[in-house]
Amino acid sequence: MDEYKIKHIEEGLTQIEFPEFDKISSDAPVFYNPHMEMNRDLSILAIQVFQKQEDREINICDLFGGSGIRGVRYKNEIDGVGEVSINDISETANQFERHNIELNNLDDVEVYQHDASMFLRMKRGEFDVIDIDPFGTPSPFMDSAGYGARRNSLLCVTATDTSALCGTYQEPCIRKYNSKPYKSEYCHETGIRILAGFVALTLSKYAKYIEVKMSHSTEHYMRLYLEIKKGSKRTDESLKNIGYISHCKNCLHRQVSNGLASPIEEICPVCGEKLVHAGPLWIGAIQDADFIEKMIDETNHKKINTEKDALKLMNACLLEAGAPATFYDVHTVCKSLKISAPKLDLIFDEIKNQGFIAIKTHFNPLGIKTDATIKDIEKILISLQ
Ligand SMILES: C[S@@+](CC[C@H](N)C(=O)[O-])C[C@H]1O[C@@H](n2cnc3c(N)ncnc32)[C@H](O)[C@@H]1O
Ligand SMILES: [Zn+2]
Repeated sequence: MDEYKIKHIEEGLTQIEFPEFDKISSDAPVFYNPHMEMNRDLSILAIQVFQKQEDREINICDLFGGSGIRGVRYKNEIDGVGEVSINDISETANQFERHNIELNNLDDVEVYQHDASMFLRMKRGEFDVIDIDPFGTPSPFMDSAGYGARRNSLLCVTATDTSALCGTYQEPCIRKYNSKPYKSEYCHETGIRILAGFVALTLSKYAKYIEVKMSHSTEHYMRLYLEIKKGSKRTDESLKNIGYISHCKNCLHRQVSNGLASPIEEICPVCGEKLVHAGPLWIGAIQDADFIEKMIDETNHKKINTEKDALKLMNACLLEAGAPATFYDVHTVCKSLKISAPKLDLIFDEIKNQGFIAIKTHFNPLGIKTDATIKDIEKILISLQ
């Protein structure tokens, strides 16, 4: 460790040290990304809510430790945590993980050096919380997570390969998530749904199913908080949440269909053009109001440096709970109508005046989640000119 110039940072109540680097990259001797602080802060809130809900001591696995910042913060800042296991394939990362455990005077935090999948298989059923925060895609580790996750546990999953999930190119998404993406104005939501669908389908072979507690797409990453339950009947039932989103490039109509192999309409019912399909993906709930409300409440008991942004995001996700899948982007619809965009507040008011739901979305500041059809939205936008 002496060969490195050391950088010292503080997140929440925790001190962390790692080798200084010029550029955030997987080439750094030990990886640390300051832009992920809110991700770590939200994880602390989510795991604390889960711990209180379970009302027992929980064991946590930080599967891709890096500097150990997650595992160390989880032990240091979450109540009711028993043992924390920090794993990383890199020996240098392990050295700094041990150093950071000591720096924060923590007991019951163990460091391991294994491939992530091997580790989950060796430690099957031992963790109440598994945090998967890899470089890029979590896809290669998901099968072992399905094998290793215990009943009534929390699975936290980060994906930074957003261009694959959003469908910038189709092949990487098909290859990694066995799902066809579609690049639309709501592709970040489709991406979250592809990721959740992939986890659900992967876990189903172990008769495990997911409940999505919170999900978000922020900057360069997507993050899911999933409760894992077990039971073959319930898993079969839960797979009814797998389906497709079909989109019309011509008129912007979109529709959701459920079932893996059910027939999907090929022709747009609004304009008669051919529909494009994204999926299989998760068409069930992607936010849980009760869980998110508790996360928001938990901010009163934690020291969270990113509190302002975290609260803004959690409140936006809270509003989205129960909202329809996908959203209209005001600028995209106005562009297709060749009109200028009315004020956003006026549009929301008018949609609600007409008896429809109108909900903002964290995915896009100009997005409207609504049960109104594209034709209803167009009429409203034209009436506001
Ligand atoms: C994105 S970093 C983790 C960042 C950390 N969780 C944080 O919040 O700062 C990914 C880490 O995974 C480790 N890693 C890469 N491949 C691995 C594998 N197959 N098994 C276990 N660890 C791996 C890398 O050494 C790196 O430290
Ligand atoms: Zn159409």
